[in-house]
Amino acid sequence: MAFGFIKKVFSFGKKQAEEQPADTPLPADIEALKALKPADEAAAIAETPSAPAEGPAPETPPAPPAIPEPEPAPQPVPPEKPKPEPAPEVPETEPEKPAEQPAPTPSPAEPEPAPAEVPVAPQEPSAPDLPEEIPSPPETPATAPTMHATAPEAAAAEPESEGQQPVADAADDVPPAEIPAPLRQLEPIAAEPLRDEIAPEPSAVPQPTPARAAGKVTVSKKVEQKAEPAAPAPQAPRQSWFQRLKSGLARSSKELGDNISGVFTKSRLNEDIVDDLEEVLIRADLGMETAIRITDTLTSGRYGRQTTEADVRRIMAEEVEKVLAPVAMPLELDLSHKPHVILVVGVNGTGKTTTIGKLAAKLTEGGLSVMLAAGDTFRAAAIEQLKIWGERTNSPVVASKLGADAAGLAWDAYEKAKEAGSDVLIIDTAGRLQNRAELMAELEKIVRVLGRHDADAPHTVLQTVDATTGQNALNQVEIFRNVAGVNGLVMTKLDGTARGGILVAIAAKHRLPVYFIGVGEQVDDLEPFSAGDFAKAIAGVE
Ligand SMILES: Nc1nc2c(ncn2[C@@H]2O[C@H](COP(=O)(O)OP(=O)(O)OP(=O)(O)O)[C@@H](O)[C@H]2O)c(=O)[nH]1
Repeated sequence: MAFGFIKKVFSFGKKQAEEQPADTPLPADIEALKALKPADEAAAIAETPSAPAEGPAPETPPAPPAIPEPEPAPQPVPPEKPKPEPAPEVPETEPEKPAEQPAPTPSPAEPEPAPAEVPVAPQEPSAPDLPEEIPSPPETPATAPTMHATAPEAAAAEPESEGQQPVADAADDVPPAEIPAPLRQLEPIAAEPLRDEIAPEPSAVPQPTPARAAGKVTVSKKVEQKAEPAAPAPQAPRQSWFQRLKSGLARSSKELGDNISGVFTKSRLNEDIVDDLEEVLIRADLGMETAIRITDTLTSGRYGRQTTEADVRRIMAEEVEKVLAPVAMPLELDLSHKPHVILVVGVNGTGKTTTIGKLAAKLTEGGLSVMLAAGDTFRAAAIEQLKIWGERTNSPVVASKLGADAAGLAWDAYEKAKEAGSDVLIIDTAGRLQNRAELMAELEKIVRVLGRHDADAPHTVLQTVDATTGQNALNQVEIFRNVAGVNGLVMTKLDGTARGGILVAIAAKHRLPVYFIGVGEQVDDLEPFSAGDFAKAIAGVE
């Protein structure tokens, strides 16, 4: 027992073996996430002129909304009133509400760059009872009270926006409900990008509209189910993480199996077969070294004998496990450093932010205080995404403006974490391709700056590697390791159509610890890496 300097080490090793059928992580307002995401995406795009030039974000850019051009408006309402009929349903309230104003999308908090609104295509260009009505061009008289949600306060503050006219005219001339406000929010593009960004929790996933039951429907704007909605289908129990890993690796494993069977048709083991097998293993991304290990083991004492596909799979599982076992380590945090700094790096979209959220959940559940830093100052969506993870995990988030200097943010975040007495500071970084020299230099700077606070910081540099990537992942690790001093890996997306062989090649070449694997988008889909499980899954043996 030493006095004075006590080095506390926390390990996050294997969890209990059993799996919960359903994930009920920390409560989260996923719906809020969904609502946020696309707007932020859009904002990011609209507002990034000064952001550091970088490779395209992995997300699909929001589809450019089709803006109804100020074309010859067939029915532009003139100031005179050749009015054939009174507008039947115009409520009289707030007749002077000015027309649309370019409402900034409400920014959630923080000194975020006000997300610029994105003009969006009117939802339903034609109104049911005014066939020739056309989405109002800028000169169209102002929107009427029943219109889409223009921010009323903002409107009051700015009564005379350009291109607007007093509503009095409009109320006379145009049934207001037919004028699509040009500043509709962009809900139509909400769902997809968000799903890519943040894992919805199971309960929050909006269910598809149930098929119409046989009961009554209401027909107004659209047909709506009257009552007795069909009971929601019971949710299928969630697969265990190992099942997800196995099905993620099923493609690799099947391809391997098929190819191995192809090699071992009838003949007994001979040199040609061994060469072919080696090629099959290399094509599965396992790497030359491991392929040779496997074939060497397979051939020892077996030449001239019948060998089955099952033999090959078994030997493969054994050899892969031998390669992976030394790198399957639990993450250890040295809490004599307060905060212990974890810097998370990697190529765009490899799962950095998601992994940070999952990791923060593990740490906070384990009683550690965690602070998060939104060092991906390039994408507004990434900042928001991290804030949401912060809420979910009760971890304060240090963030700055879009386009701010990431190293400066890291510096500030360290100070804040120190002040707050946080055990762990996890810093997100912008995704970058390893061949973008200027961005890699920025990463280097973040590391340098942290080192001025604490010579050993960042204490852990985690790189996320996307398991669906092939050989390029080897190169990614090589470069991030050199630039940022990566000292541990997390392989993400092993639940997808993963090409897990590359992890074996990375382990053989770099011998970096693999702390966790990502097997889903939800908060507890981060599993300690087990060499044996992985080897069995990829070799397709039980
Ligand atoms: N299926 C699956 N999806 C994952 C996993 N980890 C992350 N994702 C998804 O991958 C996408 C990208 O994840 P992010 O965490 O935003 O990746 P990032 O590296 O922070 O992205 P950038 O900020 O653009 O560099 C999101 O849709 C995540 O939900 C995983 O283990 N499994």
